[in-house]
Amino acid sequence: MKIVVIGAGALGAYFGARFEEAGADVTFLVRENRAKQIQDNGVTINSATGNYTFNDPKIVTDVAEIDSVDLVFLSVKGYHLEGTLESLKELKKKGAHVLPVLNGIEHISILQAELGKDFVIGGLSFIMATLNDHGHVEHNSNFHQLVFGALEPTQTIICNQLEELTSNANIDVVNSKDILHELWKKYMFINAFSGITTATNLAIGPVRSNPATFRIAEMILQEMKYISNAYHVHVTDKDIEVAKSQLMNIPEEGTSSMHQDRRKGLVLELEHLHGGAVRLAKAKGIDVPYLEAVYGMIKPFEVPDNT
Ligand SMILES: NC(=O)C1=CN([C@@H]2O[C@H](COP(=O)(O)OP(=O)(O)OC[C@H]3O[C@@H](n4cnc5c(N)ncnc54)[C@H](OP(=O)(O)O)[C@@H]3O)[C@@H](O)[C@H]2O)C=CC1
Ligand SMILES: CC(C)(CO)C(=O)C(=O)O
Repeated sequence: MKIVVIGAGALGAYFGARFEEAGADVTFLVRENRAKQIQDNGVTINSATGNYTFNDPKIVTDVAEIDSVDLVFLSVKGYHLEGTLESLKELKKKGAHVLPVLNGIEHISILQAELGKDFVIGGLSFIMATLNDHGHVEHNSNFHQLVFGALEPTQTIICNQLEELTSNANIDVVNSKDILHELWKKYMFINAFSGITTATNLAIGPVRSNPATFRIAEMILQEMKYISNAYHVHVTDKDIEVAKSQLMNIPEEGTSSMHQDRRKGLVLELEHLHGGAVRLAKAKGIDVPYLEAVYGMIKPFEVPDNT
C-alpha cells in the first residue's frame, strides 16, 4: 500500500514508521523545516513497545513529486488543516483516500465538503507521543492504538486493505464498524480531559482530588453527549461512565497534550476542540455552560500560529 503522511509530527512520524516497518511504501509530505530535520536526523521511534528507525525515509515538500497514492494519513493539528487542503485535492486526483487522525470532529465535515464524502475515512488514535529536539518520536505510553473505519460504504475496501497491512504492525488496530460513534467518544473524552487540565493548569491527580473540580469534567462529558445526540450519534450514559473511569485511571501526574502545550507556551488546538463543540452546540440550540466556561478560561493562553 502506498501511504503519504501529511504532518510528520509525533503521530505522523510514529504511525508512518510503523506502517513502513509493516511493509508499506511510505512518503512524508512535509514543510521545509521538518524536511531539513528529517534529512539530518532521520525518523526514529523511541518506545517501550519497540524502538524503530526508518532508514532513508522518502520525503517530499511538493505534492507534484508524488505519482500515485492509496492512502493519506493526515496528522496535522486542527489549526493547520486548511493549509493541507490544496495538497489533499491533488492527492485525491492521484488515487488517495484520506484518513485524518486529528482529535475533534469539525475537520471531518470540512474535508468532506472539500474532497467529497467518499474520500474521507474516519480515524483517531490513542497514544501519548511527542517529538524530541532531534525530531525523533518519544512514545510515552504503553498504548498505541489506531482506530479507523468506513464513513461511507465505498471505503470498506481501503479500510480492509489497511487492516490487512497493519495486522502484523507493531501497533494496535481497530477497523471499526461504527467509527462515527468512536470519533464522538474520543471527542467527548478529550474535551473533558484537555479542558479541565488546561483550564486549571493541573494534572489529573489534583483535579480528581477536588470533587468540585472533577465535576466540571463530568459535566463536559454530559454536554458532549447532548451535542453528539443532536447530531444523531448515540453516545450513551454508559459511554460517559467508561470515559469517567478512564479519567479515574490516568496516573496522578498524567495530563493532556493541550495542557502540555499550554505549559510550553505553544499554539493550542482550542478553537478546533472546545471552540468546535461550542459552535456545534449553538447550531442546534443546546446550552453548554461548562464547555463555554472552560473555553473562555483557556482562551487567554492561546498564542498565534506563525508557521
Ligand atoms: N501527540 C499525541 O500523543 C496525540 C495527538 N493527537 C492528535 O493528533 C493530531 C496531530 O498531533 P501531533 O502529532 O501531536 O502534532 P505535531 O505538532 O507533533 O505534528 C503536526 C505536524 O504537522 C505538520 N504540518 C502542519 N502543516 C503542514 C502542512 N501544510 N504540510 C505538511 N505538514 C504540516 C507540522 O510540521 P512543521 O514542523 O512544518 O510545523 C508538524 O510536524 C492533533 O489533532 C492531536 O490532537 C491525538 C492523540 C494523541
Ligand atoms: C488523551 C490522549 C493522550 C489520548 O491519545 C490525547 O489524545 C491527548 O492528550 O491529546
